[in-house]
Amino acid sequence: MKVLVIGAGNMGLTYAQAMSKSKFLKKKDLMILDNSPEKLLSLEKIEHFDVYDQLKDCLPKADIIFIAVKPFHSAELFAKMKSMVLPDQIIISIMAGVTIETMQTALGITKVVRAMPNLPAQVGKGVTSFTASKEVSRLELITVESLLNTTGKSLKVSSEKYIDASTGISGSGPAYVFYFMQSMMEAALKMGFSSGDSKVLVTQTFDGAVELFNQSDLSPNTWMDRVASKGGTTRAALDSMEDNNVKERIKEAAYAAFDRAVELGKEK
Ligand SMILES: NC(=O)C1=CN([C@@H]2O[C@H](COP(=O)(O)OP(=O)(O)OC[C@H]3O[C@@H](n4cnc5c(N)ncnc54)[C@H](OP(=O)(O)O)[C@@H]3O)[C@@H](O)[C@H]2O)C=CC1
Ligand SMILES: O=C(O)[C@@H]1CCC=N1
Repeated sequence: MKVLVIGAGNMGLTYAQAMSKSKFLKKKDLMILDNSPEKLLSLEKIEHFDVYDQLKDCLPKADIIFIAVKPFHSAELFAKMKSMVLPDQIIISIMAGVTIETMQTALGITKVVRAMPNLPAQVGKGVTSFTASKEVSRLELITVESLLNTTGKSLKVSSEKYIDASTGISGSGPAYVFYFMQSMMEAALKMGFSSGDSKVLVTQTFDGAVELFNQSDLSPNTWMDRVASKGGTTRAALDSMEDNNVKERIKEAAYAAFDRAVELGKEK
């Protein structure tokens, strides 16, 4: 089985590296294509995959084509691919918003998987939701799932609505966590800690809280109660967040990403 990754950016390169090191692909079964000369130069130094700058040299050889370019580059890419794609090739797209129907129409093929990963894939801790057109067989979907799992966990969802929804939760989600971390680090700096000490205090707090959560069956609400003593400091902080409707604002933010994913799918 040969896999071609198109777009060697944050996500494409992450997936290419994870797949090439997995037991599913033999060395050199992975091809990667990008159009930036600097990126191609740095890719040449990685020996796990063959590097290309021309679609015609790699696309016909691929069984699975993994598309990881920005959504606004998709139309131009599809136009170049259309005359070269073969009916049995499987497309896996991680592009936010771009629908299965759009890809089927633009490429003139039927087997399309839409997936939404996230950046922790870079450290093997990603989560990728995915769904497929009906033409992708069960066996093919098992292969796809194995490839997606090389970067962490995957979640098969029943329709594309949930791909857009998971974009608002897990796809964009790491940025919400970083926003929270940045805010806490800024507060620590303001209180007089050095940036190094702020980083230790905040990262260890996140790490420890997630570990506690993962090792129990308790809800976040229950854990909040365990931290907060009656009339104590945590309650003062949580009350301040509640007074400012922070929870509602976070939900609104997740919906803004969800809505934007749907919107991206309608843009030409
Ligand atoms: N970053 C994230 O956290 C996540 C991103 N995604 C999705 O992943 C996709 C990629 O995002 P990301 O990796 O951040 O983007 P990047 O910009 O880092 O990577 C995209 C790469 O594709 C290259 N490219 C553009 N057009 C072509 C083409 N026609 N042929 C070959 N290569 C091309 C770009 O080159 P150049 O720079 O020269 O344009 C760039 O190197 C997006 O669609 C995004 O929606 C999904 C989940 C999470
Ligand atoms: O911001 C974006 O559009 C992409 C999709 C999810 C994460 N990054």
